Amino acid sequence: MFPNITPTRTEAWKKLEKHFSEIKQVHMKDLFKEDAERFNKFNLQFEDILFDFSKNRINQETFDLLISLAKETKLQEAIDGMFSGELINKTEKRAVLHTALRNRSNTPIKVDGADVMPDVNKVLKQIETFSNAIISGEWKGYSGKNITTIVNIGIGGSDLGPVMVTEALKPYKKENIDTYFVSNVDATHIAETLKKADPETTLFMIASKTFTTQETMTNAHSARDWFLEKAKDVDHVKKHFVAISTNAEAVAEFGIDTQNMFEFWDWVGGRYSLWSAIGLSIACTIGYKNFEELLEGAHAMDNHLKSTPFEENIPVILGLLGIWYNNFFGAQSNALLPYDQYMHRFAAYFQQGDMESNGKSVDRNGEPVDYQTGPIIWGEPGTNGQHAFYQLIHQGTKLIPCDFLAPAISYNPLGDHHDKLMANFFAQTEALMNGKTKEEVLEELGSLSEEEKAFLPAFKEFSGNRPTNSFLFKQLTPKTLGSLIAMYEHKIFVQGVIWNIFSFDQWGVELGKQLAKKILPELEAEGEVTSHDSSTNGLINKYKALKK
Ligand SMILES: O=P(O)(O)OC[C@H]1O[C@](O)(CO)[C@@H](O)[C@@H]1O
Repeated sequence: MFPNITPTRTEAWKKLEKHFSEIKQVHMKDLFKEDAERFNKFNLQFEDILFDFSKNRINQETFDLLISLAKETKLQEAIDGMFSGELINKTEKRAVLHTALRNRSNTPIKVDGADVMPDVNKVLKQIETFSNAIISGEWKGYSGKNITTIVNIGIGGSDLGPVMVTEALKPYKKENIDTYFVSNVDATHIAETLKKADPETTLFMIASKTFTTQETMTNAHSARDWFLEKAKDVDHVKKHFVAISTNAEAVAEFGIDTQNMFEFWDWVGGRYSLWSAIGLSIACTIGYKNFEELLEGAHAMDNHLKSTPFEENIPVILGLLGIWYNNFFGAQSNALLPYDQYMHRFAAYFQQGDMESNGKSVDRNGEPVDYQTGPIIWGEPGTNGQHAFYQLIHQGTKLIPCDFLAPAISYNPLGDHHDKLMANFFAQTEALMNGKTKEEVLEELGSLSEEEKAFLPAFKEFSGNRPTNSFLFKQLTPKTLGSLIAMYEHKIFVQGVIWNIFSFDQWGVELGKQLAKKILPELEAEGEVTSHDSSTNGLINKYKALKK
C-alpha cells in the first residue's frame, strides 16, 4: 500500500521544528571552521557525478532527522510501489512507470498483471529502425530527397524534454539533420519555423499523448496545410508526418498512417515522457545509440534510488534538503543554475517537471494541506544569471537555495573559457556561503573618507549563509545527462511522497483550457460579450474592436 502519512504529524517533523529553532542562526562558515571533515561527510559520488551538499545549513543532527522523516513517511514503500507498477496516480487510476521505459535490465514490470516490457522494447526497436532510416537517408521524402529537417510539434511534456535534451546534447547532433520544435499556438512560432523548412525534406513529428491538445492540433493542421500546398497529394502525408501518441483513433482521424505511429501508454506522464516515443526527435537528432545511453544513465539512477540506503541516496537527500528549506526556512523557490551553455533549457524543463507535479494544495485524502508544498523552479545558465538576478540571491530578503551544475570538461576547449566559467562557479558558491563581513568591507575601503566608511559598509556587506548544492561531473555525455534528469525526477517524487500529495496528475491546468474553449467562439461571433465578469468582458470587447 502506498503510504498516506501527514508529514507534520510525524515525530521527525516535530523534532526538526525544535532543531530548526536552534540551528537557524548558525552560520555555515562556522560549521566549516568547526569541522575539517565537513566536505568529506557531506558529499557523494555517483558514477561521474560528484554531489557536494556540504554548503547547506545542516549539521549531522539535521541530516539524521531528515533521514528519519523519510523513513517515518515510509518513503521506501512508496519507491517500491512506484517501481512495481502500483496505481499510485490515484486520481487518474494509473501506474507511474517512466522507469520502465529505461529499464535496461529488462526485468518484468507488471501493470494489471501484464508485463509492459515487451511493448516497451517493441517501440524502442521501432524508434531505432526509424531514426536509423532518417539519419542514413534510407527514408525518402515524397520527391525522393533525404529528410534534412525535423519539426517536432508538441507542447509541455511533449516538447520541453526533447528541446532540453537536444540542446544539451548538441555536440552529438548528426550533421545532416536539423531539428526544430514548435509548441506555442501563437502562429509566429510555426510561421518562423517553416521559413527554415522545405516541404520536400521536412519530417513533422506530431507529439501528443492525448492527440487532442489545442495548441498541438492547431499547429499540426497548419503544418499539414503548408506541406500540402507544395506536395499537393494527401498520399504524400505519410512520408512526412509521423505521430507519437497514446490515441491511435485520433491519429488515424488526422490522416497519419497508424504504421507511422509511435505508441506510448497512459502510465507515462507527459512531463516524464522524454524516455518514451516522445524521445523520437532526440533519437533522430543524436542517433539511437546516444538515445540508448541517455536511457542507461537514467536506469543507473533508478537503481541508485531503489536500492541505496537513504543516507547515501542522492535524490532522497536532494529532496530532503529541499523540504528543509521549503518547510522550515520558508524558502519559496529553488534555482537551477547550470554552468554549461548547452543546458540552457534545463531549468525550463524542470519548471514543468517540478511545478506541474508538486504544485498541489490538497493531500492524498483530499484535505487541504496546512504546510508548504512544491517550490517555484527557475534559473538560467551561469554566468548570464550572475549578471542578471544573482544580486537578489546574494543580498535580497529571500532565501533562495541554489543548485549549481557543471562539467569539468567542455566540448569547446577554447582558450581559458572553461577555467573562467568554473572559477565563477566556485566563486559564487563560496561567496554565497561565506558572505562578507563589515570588517572585511572596511579593510577594502581603507583609503576612503571616514564619512564614506560609516555609510558604505551596510550596502557592501554580504550576510552569506545562503545554501547551495554543487553537482560537478566529468562531461555532459548522454549517460550523465540521463542520470541528472532522473535524479531530479526522483527528487520531485521524494518530495511529493513526504508532502503526501499526488505528484502525477495535473488537474490545475484544466480550468484555463475549459474557459479558453468557451471564449474562442465568443471571439469569432458578432457583437458585444456580456457573459463574464466586467474585466473579462471589457478585455474581450476591446480585443474585438481592435482587431477589426
Ligand atoms: O501530450 P499532450 O497530451 O498534447 O499534452 C501536453 C501537455 O499538456 C498537459 O496535459 C498540461 O499542460 C501536460 O501535462 C502535458 O505535458
